[in-house]
Amino acid sequence: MKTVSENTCFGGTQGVYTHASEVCGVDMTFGLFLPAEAQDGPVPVLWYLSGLTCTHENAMVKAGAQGWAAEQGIALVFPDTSPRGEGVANDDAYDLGQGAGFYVNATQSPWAPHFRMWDYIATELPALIGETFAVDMDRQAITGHSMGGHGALTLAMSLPGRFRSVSAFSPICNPTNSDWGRKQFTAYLGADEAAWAAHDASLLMAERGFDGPVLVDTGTKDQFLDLLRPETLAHAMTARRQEGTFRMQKGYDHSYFFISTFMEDHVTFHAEALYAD
Ligand SMILES: N[C@@H](CCC(=O)N[C@@H](CS)C(=O)NCC(=O)O)C(=O)O
Repeated sequence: MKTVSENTCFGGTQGVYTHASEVCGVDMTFGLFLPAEAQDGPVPVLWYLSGLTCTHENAMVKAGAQGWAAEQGIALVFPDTSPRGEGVANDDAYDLGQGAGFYVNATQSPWAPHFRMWDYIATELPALIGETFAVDMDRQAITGHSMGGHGALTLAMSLPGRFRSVSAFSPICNPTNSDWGRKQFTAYLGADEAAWAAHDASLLMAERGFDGPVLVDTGTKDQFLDLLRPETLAHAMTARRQEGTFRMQKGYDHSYFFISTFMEDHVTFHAEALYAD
């Protein structure tokens, strides 16, 4: 692992690191915020999965999460959204290929060799972070935005016991019925829609739900509402009587101005779960 940068931030350290990813077959970059408390021992950790076109950097510099995480003594991980670089497949569209990994393991050509973001986030990166930094891997929570909200929700519901709480900002809620989903799942997973269901938050919510609290915020003026389909997740949560809060926030759009406005709520929500018992 190589340190790209480390900056003091809210009394802790905002780092950026690269490492050779075996899973993705390329070097991957991630951001990690460690609060001051990490100098004395392992701290709980909140994962933040980003959306389309993002690198590890967008949320790290625009979400305003570090101050709230420092108040709560919580670490933040900002992974990249896909493998990158020469020799890695790509597409001219912003919503496929590099910057658009959709948190799945691709099985189809030309994506399969490198696009393994599910295994990267579920297995490889947590192992690396757990063995390298003062982070308590028994106290993990996860959040994300848009494509990253989809990733956070699907990972949380598919890995019972891993995360104590899950939240999302303007998540893609029903990708199997959206152009933010159908196109990418066809490319990465193939035409057989049976393979897609494991990556649809609304279907997973209907089938199994989440064993812990859920918080979802979406703006009423989000320019991508028809692609996000928030109503499908709200319906699935209600139908199974899932513990959680689903909010449509008046006037907000899809941007980081929206995310940073509600970041305090989300970090506080996760802190409650991470420090319970
Ligand atoms: N580029 C796309 C939109 C992509 C987009 O809104 N990406 C969101 C996540 S889905 C984002 O976080 N963009 C980066 C940023 O705002 O920093 C378009 O213009 O339609």
